[in-house]
Amino acid sequence: MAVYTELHEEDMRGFLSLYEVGELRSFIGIAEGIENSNFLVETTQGRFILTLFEKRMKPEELPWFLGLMTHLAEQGIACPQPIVAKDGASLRQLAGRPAILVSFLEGRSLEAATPQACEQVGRGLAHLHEAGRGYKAERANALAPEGWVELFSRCTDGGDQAVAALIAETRTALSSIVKSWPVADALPRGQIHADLFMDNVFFRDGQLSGVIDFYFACTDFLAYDLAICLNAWCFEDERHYRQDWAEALLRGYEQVRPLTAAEHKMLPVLCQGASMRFLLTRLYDWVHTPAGALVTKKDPWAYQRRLHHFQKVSDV
Ligand SMILES: Nc1ncnc2c1ncn2[C@@H]1O[C@H](COP(=O)(O)OP(=O)(O)O)[C@@H](O)[C@H]1O
Ligand SMILES: N[C@@H](CCOP(=O)(O)O)C(=O)O
Repeated sequence: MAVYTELHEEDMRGFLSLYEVGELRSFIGIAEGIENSNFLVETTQGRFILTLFEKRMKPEELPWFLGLMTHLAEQGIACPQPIVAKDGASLRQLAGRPAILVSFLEGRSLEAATPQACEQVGRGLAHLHEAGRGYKAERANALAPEGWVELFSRCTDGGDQAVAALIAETRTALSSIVKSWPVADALPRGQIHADLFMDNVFFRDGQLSGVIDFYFACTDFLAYDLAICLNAWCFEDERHYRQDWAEALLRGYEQVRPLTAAEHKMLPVLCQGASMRFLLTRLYDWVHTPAGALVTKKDPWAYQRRLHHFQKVSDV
């Protein structure tokens, strides 16, 4: 569930009257997602998504995200395009929160990966990286090694033995990954999505039809984004690494942007870093989300298992 803020019809009508999007027909809160409140809005001109940004987002960073999505959409990437209101602004306030209206993307996310889907995701990711080249403003990755260390320092076991064991092992692994992490200019950098999980990619008639949820996007190693996808897409049943899916993902990516030798060499470390990043945010939420909260906590051990896999390999 993720509708943290309720909206009344008159609020919605008032908000939509600022845009040239027709008259409200209906709106409904969207249960999926965990960060912000999203509403599917239907007007006489079509469907839109209204997002209210909740507390995790820093309002001063929103223009960077909106600028990136606008830029990518202009470059032909199927991503939500912020709708500009009559006064020329796309970012406004609604119900006391920053709010935007974006274009609706057709399609649905998959229940399970396939090699064909992985190849398309790889290709789509490389297109996104290429399209991002023209967007020059940078946003540092808050969930890079420095951020991981800081996040880890705030994870406590609360007397739970399983969590204590996870924390102990993570401490050692984190220190090793941080030591091996490439320096800033070692690999090609650019705008990355940084959360291209299955729920953020839509397919329609077997074809990738859209990419959503750019609110972890940032400027970092391009190959790190690929490492995130290898983690998110290439473990069957959350457990078994599928080499054939990984090969398909890499093949799709390299059809558009071949990796450099340095990127190939660093992929295992980048994959360990990606496992660590999701292990840590999940662990943090695991220990800090109050019992009875409406959000479903995601399993950090699923990323410990992925980390174990990438610690053992010399090539992905
Ligand atoms: N532009 C869009 N087009 C169609 N559906 C969307 C769009 N943006 C969001 N959604 C729907 O809203 C859900 C939650 O969006 P998401 O961006 O993942 O939220 P959160 O940032 O809170 O995790 C998605 O799973 C999808 O169903
Ligand atoms: N992909 C992350 C969680 C982020 O959730 P999203 O709904 O914003 O995609 C994870 O799986 O840990």
